[in-house]
Amino acid sequence: MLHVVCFQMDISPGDPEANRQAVEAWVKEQMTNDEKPDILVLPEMWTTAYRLKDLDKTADAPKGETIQFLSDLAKFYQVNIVGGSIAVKEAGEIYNRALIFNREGELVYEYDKIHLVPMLDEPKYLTGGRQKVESFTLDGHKMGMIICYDLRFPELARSLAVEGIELLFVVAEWPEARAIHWEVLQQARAIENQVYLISCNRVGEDEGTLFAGRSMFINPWGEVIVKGTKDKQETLRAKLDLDEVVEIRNNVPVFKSRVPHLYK
Ligand SMILES: O=C(O)CCC(=O)C(=O)O
Repeated sequence: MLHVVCFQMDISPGDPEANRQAVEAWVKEQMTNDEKPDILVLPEMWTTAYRLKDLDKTADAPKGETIQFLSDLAKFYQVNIVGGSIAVKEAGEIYNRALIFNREGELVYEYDKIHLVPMLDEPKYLTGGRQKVESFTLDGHKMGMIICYDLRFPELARSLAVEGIELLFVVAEWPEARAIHWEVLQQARAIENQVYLISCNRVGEDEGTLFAGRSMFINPWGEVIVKGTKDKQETLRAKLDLDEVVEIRNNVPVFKSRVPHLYK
């Protein structure tokens, strides 16, 4: 069983220090529980939120404070951290970068959001990722990670599923205005790829945008096993039986039935 916990967070806009303090307190609370989680998950752009005009000042350096902070927490509590994403400024460009740390505090994977969201003006302020997505391994299990708008591109999640991931993380600041897409697309990605899908969205409002919450844990059959509220900061948790992935892939063998050389 893999015990996964997500922080559906109300982010303090443009205030990385306040957000780091909130995350530190939350991590401490989780790790002093009797049942210690295996993986902690944070949302998208959790240090700054979408204060894009300020990112020149608030973005982290590539080996900056937030990266050290997450690595130290992972090592101190010996826990894997799917560190959501943060703004990172590198060679004059700003990226929306996801960060994954193992129990030793090592950065095992980083991913720059490929699809920048026009509805939130991301392409004006950020540079899209240029590296191919890859899977990563935590506690011996293959996993993948996408960021928010990436959810709309099924081929991205599929490429990770073809690599053999058992679990897909989706970190987000998905707005309430398109909440129906958020919910349905997550279930679709879980069903079509036969993976556990763990999403971590923010709640709250910033500069007129209301965010949707409804972070979800979805099993590889497509059932929502845990669902956050639409408007409250809260912690979501579940113990996942990864044998279910194998069982469902045996019962409905879509990966064996694929004929990719006939698709465009
Ligand atoms: O695709 C959407 O509707 C929302 C995407 C988004 O908010 C994001 O990528 O940050």
